[in-house]
Amino acid sequence: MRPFDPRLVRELPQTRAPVAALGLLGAAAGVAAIGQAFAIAWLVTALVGGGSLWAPAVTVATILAVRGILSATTEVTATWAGARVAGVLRERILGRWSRATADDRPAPERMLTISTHGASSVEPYVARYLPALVAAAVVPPLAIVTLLVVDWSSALIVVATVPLLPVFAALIGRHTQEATQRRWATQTRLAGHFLDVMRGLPTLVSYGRAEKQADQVAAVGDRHRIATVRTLKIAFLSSAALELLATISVAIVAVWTGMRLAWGNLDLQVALTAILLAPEAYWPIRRVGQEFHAAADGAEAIDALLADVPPACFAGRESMSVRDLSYRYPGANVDVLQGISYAVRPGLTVVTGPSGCGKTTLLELLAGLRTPTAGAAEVPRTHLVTQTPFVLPATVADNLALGTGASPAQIAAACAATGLDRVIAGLPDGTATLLGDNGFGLSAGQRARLGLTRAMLSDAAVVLLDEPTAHLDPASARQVRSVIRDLARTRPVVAVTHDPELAALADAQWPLTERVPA
Ligand SMILES: Nc1ncnc2c1ncn2[C@@H]1O[C@H](COP(=O)(O)OP(=O)(O)OP(=O)(O)O)[C@@H](O)[C@H]1O
Repeated sequence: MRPFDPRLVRELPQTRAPVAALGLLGAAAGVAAIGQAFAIAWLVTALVGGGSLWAPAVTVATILAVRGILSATTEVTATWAGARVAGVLRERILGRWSRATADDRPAPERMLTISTHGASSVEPYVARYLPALVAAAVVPPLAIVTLLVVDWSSALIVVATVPLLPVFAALIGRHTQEATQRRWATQTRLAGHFLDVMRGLPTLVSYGRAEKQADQVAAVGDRHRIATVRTLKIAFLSSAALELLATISVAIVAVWTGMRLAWGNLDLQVALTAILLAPEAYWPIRRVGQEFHAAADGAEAIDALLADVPPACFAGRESMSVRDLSYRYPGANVDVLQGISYAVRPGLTVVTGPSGCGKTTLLELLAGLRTPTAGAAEVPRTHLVTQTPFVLPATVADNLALGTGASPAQIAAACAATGLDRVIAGLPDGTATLLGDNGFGLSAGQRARLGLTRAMLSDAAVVLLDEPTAHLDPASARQVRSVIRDLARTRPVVAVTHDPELAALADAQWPLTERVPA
């Protein structure tokens, strides 16, 4: 882990102001800490020497107040900066993933870990570690230079011992990095396992295997707990080691100045200033060591969040055609589609072929969700209606407006065309009815109609439909076929189907044949 990842400010301009504000506040706090050492030494000397206490007391009080204000401002700024940077990173990664093709996106469990736990762990990195890092860069050199002017021999002790702290911190840091990476791997495994269990829960319950999964989740959770405790152990040990080293170093300065004071070789005010200044050279580095462990997770997350995810390449053409198009799923040893060439004409085109020949895969390639392994696809902006259209856990109205920005009048017209208006009339609160996760509250056929209505409302140049009449009763299927015909008069529609009646209505056929592995 690098102390500071410059990509953070280079690639995300929104993070520059928060990071600069923290830097300025850190530097100001450092100057105030040095001033405080001088003021306290002055006050104590005045107290011992019987001089006027008024001026030094006011100075100490003023500096303490300034430090208090600076520390409160830093706290507020750091919390704001942490939330801002984490939010910007989360927004950026979600945006990039949604624009990337399915092949270029990380595995779902990794996306889950990065966008939730990962983005949150950037907050302590920015809010606590970065201010500590700025203080460590500003305060120790300032303290040493001041000490050099005040008492050069004490400065020499500090110069000789201060480098031991970063050396120790770096040695311990190497272990921390390994432990953090191990913890991330177990966290991702835990998220992936949990996701799989949640997805398969209905099947597991129906086969009476749900209870068994609880033990498995507990076992994966245990591995994560052990990895976390191991990281914490290293954190506590390293803090203690750095603390000990800094304390011994300050003690050497104190003993040395104390001896010279006793021999009468040193003025009280100089000795006090030296003793008060010495810790200022160590504590910022010690604090970096303490915050490093919380920040290690954040640095790992920043790495993942800034990793290059290539955006999907949409050609932005008016017409749609493919040439010598081939596609092979990652890890598969045969192409699911090979050497396909076709030019889509206006009207309705149906893609037909036996189950498993790659029809859905072809639609995903046309929609730009996958990248061809070979050949070229020229595609305009498309709207894909999958076999299970995505439904937000929100109202029917929200679901219809999703990504289209259509007006209520346009929505009402589209609903009337697809017959969704009758479905809505039967819902308890009409278009204000709340739908559950995954379209809970709608039947498969009703959900298909919702997807089709959304396609009508979209302004995409081509509409892609995957099995639009599956799950529908004969009357509904008849109505949906007529809607698709109407839609195909406004723009090209490519529909994958096993429905002979829909195929009979098509203007063009795009037959696919099954590839038999050699
Ligand atoms: N994510 C995936 N990873 C690996 N192989 C996949 C993946 N999705 C589909 N396949 C395989 O690719 C082949 C084509 O699948 P596809 O879903 O495109 O077929 P299809 O023609 O649409 O089938 P159906 O008519 O039954 O819907 C199948 O053999 C399938 O097992």
